Amino acid sequence: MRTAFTADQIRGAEHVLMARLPEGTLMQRAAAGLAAVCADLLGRVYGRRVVLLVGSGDNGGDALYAGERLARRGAWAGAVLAGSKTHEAGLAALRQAGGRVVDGSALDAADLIIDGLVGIGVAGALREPYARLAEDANAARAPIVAVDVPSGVDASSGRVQGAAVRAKVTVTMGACKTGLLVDPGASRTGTVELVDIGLGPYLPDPDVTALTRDDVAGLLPRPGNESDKYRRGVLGVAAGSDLFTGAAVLAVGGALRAGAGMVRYAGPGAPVTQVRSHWPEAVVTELRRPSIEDVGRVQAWVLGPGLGTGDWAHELAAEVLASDVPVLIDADGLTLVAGDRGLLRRTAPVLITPHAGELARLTGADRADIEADRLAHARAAAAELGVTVLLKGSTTVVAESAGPVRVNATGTSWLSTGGTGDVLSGIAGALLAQGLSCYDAASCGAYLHGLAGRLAAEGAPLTAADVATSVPAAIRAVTGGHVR
Ligand SMILES: NC(=O)C1=CN([C@@H]2O[C@H](COP(=O)(O)OP(=O)(O)OC[C@H]3O[C@@H](n4cnc5c(N)ncnc54)[C@H](OP(=O)(O)O)[C@@H]3O)[C@@H](O)[C@H]2O)[C@@H](O)CC1
Ligand SMILES: Nc1ncnc2c1ncn2[C@@H]1O[C@H](COP(=O)(O)OP(=O)(O)O)[C@@H](O)[C@H]1O
Ligand SMILES: [K+]
Repeated sequence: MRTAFTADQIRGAEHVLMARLPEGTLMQRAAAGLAAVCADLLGRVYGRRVVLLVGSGDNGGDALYAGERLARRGAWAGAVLAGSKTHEAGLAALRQAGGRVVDGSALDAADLIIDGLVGIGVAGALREPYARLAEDANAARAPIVAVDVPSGVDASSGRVQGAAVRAKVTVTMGACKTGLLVDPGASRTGTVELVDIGLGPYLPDPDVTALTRDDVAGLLPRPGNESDKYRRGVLGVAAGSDLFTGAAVLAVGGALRAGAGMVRYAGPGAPVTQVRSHWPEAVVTELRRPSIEDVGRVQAWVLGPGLGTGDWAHELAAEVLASDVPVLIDADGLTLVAGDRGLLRRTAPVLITPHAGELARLTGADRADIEADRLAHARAAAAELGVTVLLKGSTTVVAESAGPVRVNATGTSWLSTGGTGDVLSGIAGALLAQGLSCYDAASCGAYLHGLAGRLAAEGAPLTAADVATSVPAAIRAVTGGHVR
């Protein structure tokens, strides 16, 4: 499990650790790790030009001491001092090793730029001259190594207000920061390298986690000798309408590929014909009225993709939500719930899978605000609605009212095409039906969906149906594909 922490959590742990060590020890550990990554990136250090962007805090101190180490190995090291004050001991050390103070024009001829403008101590958008230096560094040809956090990215949320460094590598100290795992910040970090400064034993429970391949392999249900289609888990899918038939086909496809023992599809005539012809494996009930009475027993429901938002859909949603099994609500199901919150009054678990626009409709928050601070909005919605929230987008986040938020970044931007969300609801629904909690079904579902998207795309456009087809390959990639 990958873990990440807020700036306050890191500060708290550093405070305890620092009290046990001689002054300056942590910064030297940080600088040593940072210099090692820079040296690796440069290949040959001797004679290379390294420009340090130095802010007024300890982030700048890290950069200066790393510059000192590189200068001692023969690099030309020039520090651009951006702040009203500078880490004096770090600057003296740099000078003593042959480094110097330069102005921003040195960025043009740099072989490597170290971004030590601000780290976890930043407050709000970058001020001048920091903002201009961040933009000049981005425009320079040299790769940027960010110290701790790319300057301009909020370490605790991933929020970016105004200018921000776009790093090739981010060398983060002691523990990963939340903002490095969540967009828009995550898209600024490049590769994240962790430097161990001894913080581990002092860290609290993480703010955010991300499942690894092994975690997902451990959570995914596998059939055993005693399994049969009912025991493996039956998923009901209430989706599609005479106007939108594709959503039903895609949700059922995702579910069938993700290991449901059986999928029961329930809907009106047109999608019934489509689902039957695409998926002979599904057990299909044509609904003449909005009722699930004749559908048969299921262990979980997917409700909403392509369902429509009229009275018929509302009645069907009310029936599904009146059942005593977990329900995943997506797409039109979310619109129905936005118009009638009372539908959520139930005791069995609910997982909602909105994109930012759908969450905005549900909570009244502004879509742009949700996209800027995905974690806070997903958490707030989970608490307000009493449900598990899977917020879709370039970083998918899964939040409950308490405990760490799980983030997933296995996806690819090729997934931003119509219908891929329907496939995700089928995958996560199948995992719910197989007995996973909403939290695990959502986070494993997002992991598999993202990976299936990558496998389907291979650098070229994909269709939603391709994503469903690639789910077994994604599961094989995760579990090692043991034949049993
Ligand atoms: N603690 C430890 O044990 C260890 C810490 N380590 C390192 O220290 C870093 C944290 O250092 P920190 O606390 O000094 O804060 P930091 O990120 O340098 O920024 C604060 C300065 O930025 C400025 N500033 C703020 N907002 C701004 C804005 N919007 N736009 C422009 N400027 C702004 C503000 O300046 P002022 O307003 O005072 O002029 C303030 O002085 C951490 O990320 C890691 O790299 C490692 O060495 C490992 C051990
Ligand atoms: N830029 C992106 N990077 C990675 N994944 C993305 C990106 N944009 C969208 N996705 C994923 O694609 C899917 C789109 O779902 P959704 O918006 O519901 O589409 P639809 O309603 O057409 O099915 C989600 O799983 C989302 O996380
Ligand atoms: K930085």
